[in-house]
Amino acid sequence: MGNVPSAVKHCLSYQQLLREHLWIGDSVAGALDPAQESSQLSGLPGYVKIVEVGPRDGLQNEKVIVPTDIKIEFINQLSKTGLSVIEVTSFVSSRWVPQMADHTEVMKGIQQYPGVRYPVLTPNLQGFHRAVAAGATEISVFGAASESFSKKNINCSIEESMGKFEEVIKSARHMNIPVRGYVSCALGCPYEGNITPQKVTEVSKRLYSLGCYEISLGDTIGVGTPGSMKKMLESVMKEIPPGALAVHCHDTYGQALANILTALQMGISVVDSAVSGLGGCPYAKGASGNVATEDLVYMLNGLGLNTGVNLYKVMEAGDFICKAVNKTTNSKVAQALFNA
Ligand SMILES: CC(C)(COP(=O)([O-])OP(=O)([O-])OC[C@H]1O[C@@H](n2cnc3c(N)ncnc32)[C@H](O)[C@@H]1OP(=O)([O-])[O-])[C@@H](O)C(=O)NCCC(=O)NCCSC(=O)C[C@@](C)(O)CC(=O)[O-]
Repeated sequence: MGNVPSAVKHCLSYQQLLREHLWIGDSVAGALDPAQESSQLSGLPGYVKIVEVGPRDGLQNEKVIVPTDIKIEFINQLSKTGLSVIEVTSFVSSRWVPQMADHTEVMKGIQQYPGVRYPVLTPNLQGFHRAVAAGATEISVFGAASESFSKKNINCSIEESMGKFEEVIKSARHMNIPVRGYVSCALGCPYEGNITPQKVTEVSKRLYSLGCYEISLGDTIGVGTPGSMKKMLESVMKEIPPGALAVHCHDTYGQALANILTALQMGISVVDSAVSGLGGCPYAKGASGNVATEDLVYMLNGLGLNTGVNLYKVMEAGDFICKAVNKTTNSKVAQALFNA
C-alpha cells in the first residue's frame, strides 16, 4: 500500500472501501483489474479516458491570482497520478482572463511526463503561435452553441469564431499538432437559456469537419439532466461517432455524475473533470465547478471501468491545490475520505 497517503490510509472510510474491494492493492495506478470486477451496467466502455482540466478550467476563475510555481507544482503532481491528459493553461488575452496570464511560464515550467499529454486552449492564431512557442504540442479551440455566449466569451459570433478556428486548425495541421474542439452551452446557456440539440449538433459538426479529432460537449453552467444529455447526444451522434466525442460537465445542479453515466452508456469514453471540483467559466456567471476528478474516478472504479488513475494520488493533488488557494474541496469523495 505504498501509494496510499497516510491521511487516507488511516481513515475509517478508506478501510471500509478497501474491504468492499473497490480498489486493488497499490499496483497499476489504482486501476481495477477488469478480470476481478466486471461492469454491473450494460453498454459501458472498458476504459474511460479522463481529461483533467483542473489547472486550466479549475483555476481560470479563481479570484486571487494563483502563483505560477503553485500551478507548476500542481500539474507536476497531477502528472504522477496516472492521468494521461492534463489541460495546462490557455493562451488567451490576460485582460480577459488574468488568471491565465502566466501561460508561457507554466507551459515551459512543467515537467512533461512520458505518456501524458498537455493540451492548452487557443482561441485564435495569436494564441496558437504563442502556445507553440511555449512548447505546446496539442491544442484546443473553444466554440459555443450559443451566439450570446460566444460573444461574451471570445468577443465574436459563432460564424466568426469558425473562421478563426479554421486558421488555427490549418496551421496546427501543418505542424502535426492535434486539435480538440470544445462546444460550450451544449445543455443550456447563461444568457439564452435553452439551447436546442440541433444547434449543438450543427456547431459540433462544423468543428469536426474543420479537423478537430475530438469534440468535448460542455454543460458550461451545469443545468443538464440525464434526459437532456441523452437528447443532445442522440442528435450529435447522428453526425459524429461516439469515439470522437467527450463530455465536460459542471456540477451546479448536482447532475454531473448522472449525466456522465448517461453519456458512457451511450458509448462515450472520454470525460473531462477537475480535481476537487474546481472551476467555472468567467463568462458564465453562477456556474459552479466541474465534476470532481476524485468523484468521477470513484464512480468509474465502482463500475469496474479502467481509467489508469490512482485515486489516492489525485486526492493528494487536490489537497495540495485546495490548501494553496485556501478553499475546501468540492469533491464528495475527498471530503468523505479525508474527514472520516
Ligand atoms: C479571444 C479574445 C482574445 C478576443 O479578444 P478581443 O479583444 O476581441 O481580441 P482582439 O483580436 O481585438 O485583440 C485585443 C487585444 O487582445 C490581444 N489578444 C488577442 N488574442 C490574444 C491571445 N490569444 N492571447 C493573448 N492576447 C491576445 C491582442 O494582442 C490585443 O492586445 P492589445 O493590442 O490591445 O494590447 C478574448 O475574448 C479572450 O481572450 N477570451 C478568452 C475567454 C476565455 O478564456 N474563457 C474561458 C475559457 S472557455 C471555457 O471555460 C468553457 C470550457 C472550454 O471550459 C467548456 C465549458 O465549460 O463549456
